[in-house]
Amino acid sequence: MTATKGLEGIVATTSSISSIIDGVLTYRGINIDELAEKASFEEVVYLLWFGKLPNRQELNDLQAQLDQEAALPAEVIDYIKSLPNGVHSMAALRSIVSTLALYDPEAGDMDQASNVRKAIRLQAQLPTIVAAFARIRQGLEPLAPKKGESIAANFLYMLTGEKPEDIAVEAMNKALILHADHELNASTFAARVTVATLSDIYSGVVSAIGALKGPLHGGANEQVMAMLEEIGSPEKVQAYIQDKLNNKVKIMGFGHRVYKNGDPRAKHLQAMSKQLGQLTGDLSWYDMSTQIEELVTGMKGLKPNVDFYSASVYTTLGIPRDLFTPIFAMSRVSGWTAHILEQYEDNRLIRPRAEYVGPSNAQYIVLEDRV
Ligand SMILES: CC(=O)SCCNC(=O)CCNC(=O)[C@H](O)C(C)(C)COP(=O)(O)OP(=O)(O)OC[C@H]1O[C@@H](n2cnc3c(N)ncnc32)[C@H](O)[C@@H]1OP(=O)(O)O
Ligand SMILES: O=C([O-])CC(=O)C(=O)O
Repeated sequence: MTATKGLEGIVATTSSISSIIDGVLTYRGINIDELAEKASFEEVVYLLWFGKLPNRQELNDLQAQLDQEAALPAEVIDYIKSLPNGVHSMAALRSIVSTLALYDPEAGDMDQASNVRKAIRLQAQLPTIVAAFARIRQGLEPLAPKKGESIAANFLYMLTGEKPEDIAVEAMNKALILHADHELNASTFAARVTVATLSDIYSGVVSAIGALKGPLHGGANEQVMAMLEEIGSPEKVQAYIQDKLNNKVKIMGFGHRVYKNGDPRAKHLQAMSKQLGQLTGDLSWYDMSTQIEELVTGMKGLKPNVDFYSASVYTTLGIPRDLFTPIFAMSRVSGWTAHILEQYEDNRLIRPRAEYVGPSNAQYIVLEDRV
């Protein structure tokens, strides 16, 4: 038995949800470029869960179900209000989703129909949770979700209390589509490992949130913004990046386990970052980002991943940086739940082996004789 560090290149399951082949990302076989330009996030959610694009009636039905489920139980709002000040946003999200399960009478049911209902509930409620968390920590009352609004528009409304501009809704919709699923990424794998023990869907999503939180995965988007803020202005980019790379410090938002010639989602986020910067008259984050890209690609051959330009997009939309990873979760929950449903359909416990490299034939020494 020989271990492969980080399971690189190991094929751990079959899946018909998303594919990355020769650098092209598809959801259920449809190129992400096309979905990003033409679809609503709700259509993509339906596609991931049910394997086909919805017709008008199916989309209306999904919208009605999401509307029905988007509000949070009063006990969960009280729980959010009880969180300590300054708590990490992803730690909060992990705990809130875990708490949510306690108020879902179907939480432990394992039949397919109830799991689909819970997937809808989770998808509908995560944006409400993120917005409620953001408002409550500012001393504001959370806002109830509006019926008939898209997830993108409703989230921005619940966050700010104002009707968002069309361009902001368009950017959020596209960002949600681009983050929705990504084959067997770390958080999706964590979700599948958890539910493969026949644990429940909430446990799978809580595991996934824990995995997404880390800076090598979803947590990188917040770190990208922290870096941009630390650099501060375009003329400081070169010295900062050279120093980091010379000292072997990773530049967040670059590199990818699967894409070696670039992440196909980055160009969409880059274009949005530029467009939003032009509209607001502040291209500084965009300009710094393009400079960083030029340097990191030039010096290391590394390309930006999905997390890199999403940071300047969200900042230009006025979103605080510690909400970037929770927003990622709001989108990726569609993929997590699609994978959980797929795992249940043809389940087998996921239990790999470890190559043992510890001592052998070690002796037990009684406590009194130990040094
Ligand atoms: C949604 C997502 O999860 S996308 C990924 C988000 N994460 C990030 O942006 C964090 C920064 N990037 C990284 O840490 C990595 O590129 C990962 C985690 C994404 C992929 O990791 P792996 O496939 O394990 O590659 P690994 O970390 O082994 O890197 C290979 C080499 O490239 C270097 N490298 C990889 N990414 C970077 C980076 N962002 N900056 C500088 N060097 C890097 C490593 O230091 C390593 O160099 P070495 O061989 O000289 O030691
Ligand atoms: O696939 C991965 O390793 C990371 C990820 O989630 C993504 O890029 O969206």
